[in-house]
Formats: sequence, C-alpha cells, structure tokens
Amino acid sequence: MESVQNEKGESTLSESTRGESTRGQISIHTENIFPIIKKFLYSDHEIFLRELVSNAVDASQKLQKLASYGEYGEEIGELKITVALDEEAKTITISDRGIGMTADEVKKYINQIAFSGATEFIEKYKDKATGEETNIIGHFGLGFYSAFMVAENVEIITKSYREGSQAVRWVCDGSTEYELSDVDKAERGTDIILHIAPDSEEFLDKGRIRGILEKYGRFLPVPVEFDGSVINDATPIWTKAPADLTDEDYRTFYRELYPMSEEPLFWIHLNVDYPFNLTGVLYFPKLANDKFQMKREKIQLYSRQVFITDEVKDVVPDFLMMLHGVIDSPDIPLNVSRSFLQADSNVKKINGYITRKVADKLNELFQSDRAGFEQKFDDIGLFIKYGAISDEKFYEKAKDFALVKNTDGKYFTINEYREHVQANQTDKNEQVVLLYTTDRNQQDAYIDSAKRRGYDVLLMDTVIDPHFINALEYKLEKTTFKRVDADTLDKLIDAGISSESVLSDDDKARLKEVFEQTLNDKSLSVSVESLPADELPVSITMPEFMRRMKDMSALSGEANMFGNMPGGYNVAVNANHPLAQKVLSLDGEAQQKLAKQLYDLALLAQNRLTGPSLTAFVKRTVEGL
Ligand SMILES: Nc1ncnc2c1ncn2[C@@H]1O[C@H](COP(=O)(O)OP(=O)(O)OP(=O)(O)O)[C@@H](O)[C@H]1O
Repeated sequence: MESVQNEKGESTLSESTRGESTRGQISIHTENIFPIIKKFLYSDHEIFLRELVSNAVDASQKLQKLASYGEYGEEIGELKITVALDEEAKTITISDRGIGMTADEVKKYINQIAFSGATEFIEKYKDKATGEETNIIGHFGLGFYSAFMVAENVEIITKSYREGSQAVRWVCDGSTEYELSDVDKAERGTDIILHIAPDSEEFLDKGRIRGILEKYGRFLPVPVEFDGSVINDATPIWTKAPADLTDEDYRTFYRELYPMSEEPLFWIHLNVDYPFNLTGVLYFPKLANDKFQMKREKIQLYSRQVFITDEVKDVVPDFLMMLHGVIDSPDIPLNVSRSFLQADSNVKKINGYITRKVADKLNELFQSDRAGFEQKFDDIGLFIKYGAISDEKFYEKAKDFALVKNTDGKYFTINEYREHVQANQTDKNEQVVLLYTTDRNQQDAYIDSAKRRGYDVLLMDTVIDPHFINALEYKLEKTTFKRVDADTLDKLIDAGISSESVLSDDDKARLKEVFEQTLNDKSLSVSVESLPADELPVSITMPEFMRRMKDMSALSGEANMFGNMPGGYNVAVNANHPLAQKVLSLDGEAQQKLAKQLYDLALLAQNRLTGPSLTAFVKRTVEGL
C-alpha cells in the first residue's frame, strides 16, 4: 500500500483492490490524527454521540426530502433511529433508515470530506490547544471522526436508498488505514458500530448513554430509540406555529424544560427566516428583585433541534440571559471558537433581532394592559432596567414602558414622572430634581419632610437602581436625582429662596461653635441653617455625590479614596427651631447636654443611633423627663 501526498502536502488517498475488498490508506504529512483528536477533545468526549445521531437524523431527513420531491419511489416506512448498547461485545451501534451510502459515497464522504474536515481542524488547533481552550475546541463539530474519541475500531455498514444498491462495510481501526468491502444488508440505511476503546469504557453504561442522548437529543426531529423507549419529542413547540398553540402548551413546555421552576410570567415566540433563520420561545421568569443572582436555568441553544449548549453568552445580549427558554438557529456558527462567534455578523443580527422582539413584546403588554403590566413590574423591573442600562437600542424602546414607583405605590413611565413633578421640583438652574429613597424605613423622617413640602419621593430600593439612576441622569436632559437625605430641605431642591433666619450672624456662629465642641469630631461638618421651624432642630445629611461614591466603593469591595474617607456627613442645625435657640440660652454642661441630645435625636431619626450611644441617650432622656 502506498500513501500519496499532493504538492501542498495535504492528505490524499491511495487504494488497492485485493479480491472482494478494497484496502486503502488515508495519508497526511503530519502525525496520525486520531491520538490528537483524542487528546484535544478530551473534555468533551461525549459529543461523539451527538455527532453520530445528528448524522443519522440528517440522513433520515434527506430521505424524506427526496421522497417529497418524488425522487424516492419506495415506502419510507418508519424512520426511527436506534442506539444500541452491547456491554459484552463492548459496542455502541447507531442505526438509521436514511439515505445510506454507496461504496463511492463512503469513499467521498467518509474518506475524503469528513477526513479533510478532521485534518483541517487539527492543523488549525494543534498549536493552540492548551488548558482551557480544549473546551472551545469541543464545540468544533468533528462530525463522523469524533467516533474515534471513544472507539478503537469503527465499522460502517450501509446501503444506499438507490435502487439495486450494494451494501458495503467500511472498517477503520483508528490508524490511517481503512478497509471497504461488500456485505449483505437487507434494509436501506446505515449502522455505525463503535468498538469502544479500553479507556472509554465509561460509555458502556446505559445510564451514561441515556444521559447523553437526553442532553443533546431531547428534541431531535426524528424519533430516537434507546433501550426500548423513544427519548425525544420530535415536534417541540418552537417548531410549531404560534396560532396552533395554547397558553397551556407554552406552560407545559416550560415545566418540561425547567421542572423545578415557578411558572413563567409570559413568553415570546420567535420566528424569523430572513435574513437569518431563527426560531424559539423565550420565557420571562419571576426574578427575585433583591437577589441579583445568576439563574441556574439557562437559555438553551439548538441547531436544527440538536442541543448545542446552554452557554449562550455571545449569542444573546447579557441582559437577555436572565430569560429562559430555547433558541434554535442553523445560522449560528456553533462549531467555531468563541472569538469568532463574537465577531460573526449573523450572531450580531440575531442579537439585535431578539432584543427588538423582547422590547416590542414588553411594549405591547404595557399598551394593552397597563394594570397587569404594573402588577408584574416588580418581577420584570430588574430585567427592564438592566436592559435599558446596558443596551442603547433597548433603552430607546424601554423608555416608554420602564416604570418608576413612588412611595405611595403609584407607577409612572419616566416621562410621566418627570412631568408630574416638574412644576414643584425644578431648581434655580432649571434642573428637575427627582427625589428618591433607598430605604423607606431608615429615611422616613426625610421622606416625611419632603412630602410635607409637597415633593414626591421615588422608591429606588433594588440593587439595580443606583445604576439605573446613573443611566437616566446621563440620558435625560436637565434632570438629576437626589436621595431625600442628601441635603437639608431648602437645599435639596434649591429654588434660590431661603427662609429668613431668626438668629443674628453672631448667634449663628456661637451655635456652630457649641455643636462643634460638643460633638468633637473633625469628620463632621457643622452648619447652621435657616429652615422652617417645624423641621427637626438638627438633621444629618450626606451630599449625593459623596454618598454615591461611598456606595460604589462599598459595592465593589474596593476601598478607594471615598470609601476610606471617614464621615462625609453634614450636621445642619436649624437656626429657626426653638430648641436650637434654647441651646444658646444655656451654658456649661446643660448646654452641651442639650446639643448632644439634639444630635442624637437626628441620628435616631435615621436609625443610626446604636450601642453605648443609644444607652447614654436613653439614660439622659429618662433623667430629663
Ligand atoms: N448515517 C449516515 N448516513 C448517510 N450518510 C452519512 C451518515 N453519516 C455520515 N454520512 C455522510 O458523511 C458525511 C460526513 O459526515 P460528518 O459528520 O463528518 O460531516 P457533516 O455531517 O457533513 O458535518 P458536521 O461536521 O457538521 O458533522 C456526511 O455529510 C454524510 O454525507
């Protein structure tokens, strides 16, 4: 037997005929490819079954097509694929009743085409495949030759659908030699017999094979039988027309995909055939608002009903990963590396399409049933806000249905809300100031003050809200957000008018000094302000900017200059409050005691008075009563 190389050193074939059978050699100028396939695909050995069963599906569907074109006159009969395990003989056999192959087709498709695919793969990846990258390579469809990841010997027994075809048997032992001979086979179709290698005997296990078949083949379009039962649903709902489905069908399918999950809120049926092919159903799960956890349930990606992966990271935008369901597209190039996927223009189009569909669906729900939408908003708000923040195109649509809720539990769109407060909450620089609370219990005293002045307060108490606020400030013109305790009432929305002060400038300076001495804390900055007499005598505020910086560094866990900075609090003494004036009329210990008491009251109003300070406060109060 000779091996031949062409000028480029590419693999070519040589063959010689001895009696009935043909022996041949597949030759490449590098080493034997099978040990390399084995090594590189190590982490993903199980995909051999996906590849071989997919081939069987393809062969079956091709026959159906031919029949529908009138090119196959015989009875098709049942097109069931069977997977059989023989633990004794150490074989796994995949049989189909598809188009089969003639001897020439085996030479062409198995020896040449499939082989060159495998060779190309090795050439491309042999130098790159180290460590984690082997996983990526696992996504490269090696097709038929992936059989050699688990088998030391592979037989193909096949008979073409063409009239009068001679069945043939191809055998290859994992070296580069193959043998091709005529055999008897009654039925049309192909049996692939894998003689499992000693190091892959884990696959000679019913549970393991069933597990792999269920993972990749659950929704294959042709029935697949293993161990006496059909493992798949050949017509899952995404392959049907929405008009033929009921709500219950969608819910049932959801339960089938994610048996332990709560009912979904609603769903979108995707169906597009131009400029790319995509079908699927995406479900909106109930998301716990405060838990920004990544859900265990993931979107599953299929290619013509073959499960590919649930790592859809580059195929759908980040924020859409919170959805559940199925996407099926033969146009997503699954058998290539991640970086290619990111750059692929089809993937980008698919991304854009899904984003648009999701936004349109949400808009439709909002327009057709606002009350129902508001009811669901606590569950889908996280998702909508995340989308609006991270995707410009989504924001363009979402701004019409992303809602904000005020402390009275009323929902507004962003524009509605801005209009709602504009008259009352525009400052001297013509900025509309939107007030919010992040914790309605802790900030109740401030919410109360703001509302008494006729201001409205938004509830922004979920994890995504700080980011949502930043995004809105960036996008909306002349609009700022301030937490209710960011400043004293007059300055919170500074209309340029301040209340008259009852105290003289001298008195104010004295008052400031008393508080500074009493508190004796350099990180606090004390100011005396003229606030309405019915406001608290002392209030503690932190400027919006400072607070955001501190929150951010707390969130990131990194101590930056703001995180490290002690205090940052302003202590505002209300010059117009009778008790503040009383401080001035006292001296010595009595004066300090009252100042301290007023400061502690301010802390108490914020729920920040704890430990020994709280105990001392209670004692002092009891004594004074
Ligand atoms: N069960 C089968 N019945 C008929 N023909 C088959 C069968 N299995 C493989 N073939 C033929 O062998 C060819 C090569 O198969 P292989 O799986 O390597 O590549 P592929 O299916 O074309 O692409 P992929 O890399 O996506 O699997 C197929 O295109 C097909 O023509």
